[in-house]
This record gives sequence, structure tokens and C-alpha cells, in this order.
Amino acid sequence: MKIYFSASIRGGRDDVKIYKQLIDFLKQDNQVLTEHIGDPSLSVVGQKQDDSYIRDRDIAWLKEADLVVAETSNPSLGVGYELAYAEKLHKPVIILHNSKNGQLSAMINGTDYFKDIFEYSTVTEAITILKKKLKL
Ligand SMILES: O=c1[nH]c(=O)n([C@H]2C[C@H](O)[C@@H](COP(=O)(O)O)O2)cc1CO
Repeated sequence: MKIYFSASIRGGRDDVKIYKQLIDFLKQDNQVLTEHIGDPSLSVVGQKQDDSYIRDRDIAWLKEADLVVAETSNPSLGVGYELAYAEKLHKPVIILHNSKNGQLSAMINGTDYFKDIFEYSTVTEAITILKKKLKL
């Protein structure tokens, strides 16, 4: 299955190690379209391509995806945009949130469409949640 993994870039890269571990797990049995999000060398500046290229490419990937997995602990405008777009496209969405930086936005938590919102503390816990949801 094709997975669009969504997580912070310009919003802050403090959790990049977590993103990488989640992407590495998902990649075992799936194609992750947005592997660059787990690249530790990708800084808060973002990718080298121009912004309209990045936006259009990512929306094309979102349309192509069978599932969206979003890590929302580090607030990110881009992740919020992608989640709203995924809702419009009726894509299945799994949201993983660690409240260490604060609660998930009411605009996400309060959207009925997002049914699979999971709070986690450790990466192991997050992977266990994904295993259950993906029935691995
Ligand atoms: O360079 C980039 N590449 C890229 O793919 N994105 C997409 C994928 C991420 O899920 C999301 C992150 O948004 P933000 O940069 O606002 O934190 O936007 C965002 C940027 C920079 O905004």
C-alpha cells in the first residue's frame, strides 16, 4: 500500500528521529511516498525545490496514497493543511500524537472525520498502534 507520511519540517525538526523510526517501520511492508520527512539531514529550511513544486508534488502524492499517517506532536501548518486536504479526498487517516508539546489542535481533534487519533508516549507504543491498525 502507498502511504503518505505527514510530519513537521518548517514547524521544527526536534522529532526527526521518531519520524525516521516510524517511516522505517511502515516501509517494511509498504511504499512510503514522503520518505524525505525522516531524513535527519533535512533541516527546518525544508527541501531545495521551490515551494510551489513541493506543494503540487505533495498533493499529487496525497491523491495517490491509500493511507495517510500523520505525526502531529510538533505543530506544523503543512501537516494541518495536508490533514484537511486528506479529509476532502476521503483518504483513511491515522494520527499519532504525543502531548509532550501540548494538546492536539481542536481543529483536528474536533473533526469527526478523524476517527483514528492515538496518543502515544514512546516510539514502541506508536509502532504497536500502527501494527494493530494495519493488522500486521
Ligand atoms: O520542504 C518541504 N517538503 C515537504 O514535503 N513538506 C510537506 C510534507 C510535510 O508533511 C509538511 C510539513 O509542513 P511544514 O514545513 O509546514 O512543517 O509539508 C514541507 C516542506 C517545507 O515546508
